[in-house]
Amino acid sequence: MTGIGRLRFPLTPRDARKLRSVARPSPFGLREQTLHDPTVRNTWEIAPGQVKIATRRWKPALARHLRTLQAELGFPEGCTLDAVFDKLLLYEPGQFFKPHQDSEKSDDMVATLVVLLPSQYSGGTLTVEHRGEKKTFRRLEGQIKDLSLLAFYADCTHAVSPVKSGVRVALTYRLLRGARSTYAPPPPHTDLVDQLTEAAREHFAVPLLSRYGQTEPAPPERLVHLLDHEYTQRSLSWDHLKNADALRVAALRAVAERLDCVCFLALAEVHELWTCEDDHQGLRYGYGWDDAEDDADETDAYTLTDLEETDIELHHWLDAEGKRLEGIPALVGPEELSLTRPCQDLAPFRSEHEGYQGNYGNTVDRWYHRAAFVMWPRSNTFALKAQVSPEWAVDELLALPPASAPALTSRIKALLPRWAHTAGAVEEPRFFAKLLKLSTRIKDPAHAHAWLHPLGAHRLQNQAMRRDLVTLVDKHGVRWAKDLFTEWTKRPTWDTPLWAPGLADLCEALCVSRLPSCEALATWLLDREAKAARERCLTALKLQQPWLDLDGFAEPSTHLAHVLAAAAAASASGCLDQTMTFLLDASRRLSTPFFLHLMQTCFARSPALRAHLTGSPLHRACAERLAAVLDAPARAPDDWRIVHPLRCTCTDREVLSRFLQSPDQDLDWPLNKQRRQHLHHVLDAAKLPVLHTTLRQGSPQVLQLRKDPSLFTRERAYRARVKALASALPALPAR
Ligand SMILES: O=C(O)CCC(=O)C(=O)O
Ligand SMILES: [Fe+2]
Repeated sequence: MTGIGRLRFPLTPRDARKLRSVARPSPFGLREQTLHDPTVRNTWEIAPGQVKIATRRWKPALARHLRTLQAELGFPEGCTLDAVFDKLLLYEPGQFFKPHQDSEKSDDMVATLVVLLPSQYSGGTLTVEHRGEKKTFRRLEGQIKDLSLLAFYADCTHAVSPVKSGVRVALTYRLLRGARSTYAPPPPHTDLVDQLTEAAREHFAVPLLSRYGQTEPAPPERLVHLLDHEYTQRSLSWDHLKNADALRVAALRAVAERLDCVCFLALAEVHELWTCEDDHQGLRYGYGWDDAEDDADETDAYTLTDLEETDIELHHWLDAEGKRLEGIPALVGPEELSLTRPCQDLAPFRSEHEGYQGNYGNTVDRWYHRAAFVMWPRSNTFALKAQVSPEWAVDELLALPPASAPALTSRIKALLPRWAHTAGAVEEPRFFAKLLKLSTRIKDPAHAHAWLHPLGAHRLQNQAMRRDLVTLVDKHGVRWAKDLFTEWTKRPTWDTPLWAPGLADLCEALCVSRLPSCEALATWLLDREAKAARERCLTALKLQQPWLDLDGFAEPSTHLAHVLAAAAAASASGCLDQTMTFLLDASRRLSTPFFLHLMQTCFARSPALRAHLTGSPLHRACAERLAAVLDAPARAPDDWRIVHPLRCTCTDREVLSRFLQSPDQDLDWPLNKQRRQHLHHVLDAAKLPVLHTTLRQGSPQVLQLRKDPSLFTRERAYRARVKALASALPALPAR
């Protein structure tokens, strides 16, 4: 030993002290970092360069032991192990090493070897966890002169409990797959491959309806098998799979070959959410030293109860040649998953325990690094990539030569089960133009319908798209088109844009084609939308109309204008007449601002509609309304009267109306809470220039109404707008 000379064993307390004088406190390797944390690791360490071992005798002895270890660890014949000396560790009383995994410093590292040198000590037991099983290796009384060798797989969690007396001295070695290893897993048994093939065939054949965003039952696209051991980006490769993983993957690769599947290795990031019960005494999860009086373990103690949620993400894909692959969906669905070793048996790399949270109970989040063998029928690659990039998929399909219709059909069919979700997530308008273009090449009407489903009527935004639509209607007929538009106009979410603005252009394109099916569709669309717009107007009429607010009912009036414009574009005189009649009929009930807004929008909507409306009875009605506003004398500066119809039917309406129409500016009105609230609501809805507050005094409290001077400014602004509107309207032709 550099600095102190030769050591004899069993180690004497004097030599132990000397050893300690040349040692340094151990750092602790946590994945990529090296930390000094005496609460995790508290030992003395001596670097390999300072230690010289009597190689002549030790080398053959170690080689013999390595052969035994190789067999015991389950490495097959032909797979030799090399031991690389790592360090010498010295544990004095109280020193320990908390549960950890050794960082795999090279891809070839398969296990750790601990050689315990002869010395007297108690405590310091080594606990190793593998596949949910824990083994404790204790120093026995008579072992003072023994050399003990302990080896465990590199991904095992292990720990050393505090030494109680004496000193514990250990040499640690990294066990590597030997450079001369000729090991290749034996060819898998035919019976096994037969059985697995059947299971995989069934997996890829049975349609399920279980996936997010899926609209029709389809078999899982992939089979994802989680491996037993843990791997890092560096250590994951086809040639370096550990033990059982190597055998299993060899069998699965044989299956993949038989079923014409492609196969991959990938890293799997697993997150689990468990409910748990906190342990207050007794039962504990996690590591506790076997000796009860030793309480060095301060981790949370809990018992897992139910697995509530699992999400698995795959990344770092390697194809069968070991090349990187991208563009495959990362999330693994439960229907794709297979595993032999549950995560519970592994050590999570991160875990978060939420103690008692009132109603929520206790939960633990756990994250694991795992790896997976993934396979899928070669023909599924397209559908899988399309899930990540539907834009790419549509471009690929458009690039197919027109002669390859069967290829197009089969690829489109593969995309359909999830298409509504996949394509529905795209925003880009150009994507939808391509989608529509491609649909003209689809023969089957049902496929074409499902393919176009995500588009939505509001996206028919340019001439080329409308022309494609004409082609489709001609090909599949009006019935098909009506079904499509019924779906397209459903507005899946509240923020889906309205499609009525595009109706006029669409009707025009349909009618210009002169195809009977297209004309029939235009008529149907128009009548349907006209009805919807009328209903919307009737609904608005039932509501309290705002005072002198030209934009108060902009939505229903704009909708009606779109419909009238579409009817004009399609020269649909029936629809035009019907809508005009409806409006004239309703005009008595429409407040002047509403009516004027409607006319303004209609005249501005399109030249064709303007031409239709000029001189119409509607135009005359509008001119009368304008004149009525403009001819009325301006409000006198002390005139506080407000005339405005109130929609409500409550008993207080009378009093309120009387106050509004009176020259009075104020009203203090004791009212119970319910009636006060109702009146607040009525005044707000009517947008009246009246301040309304509650004086929190007396019983009942007092509703205070105060007419506001904005009465005068708002009225002036309104008259100015009406004036501008009058000059923008075409002159009424002389009768
Ligand atoms: O001292 C031991 O037995 C184990 C040491 C160890 O786990 C390590 O060095 O990583
Ligand atoms: Fe270790």
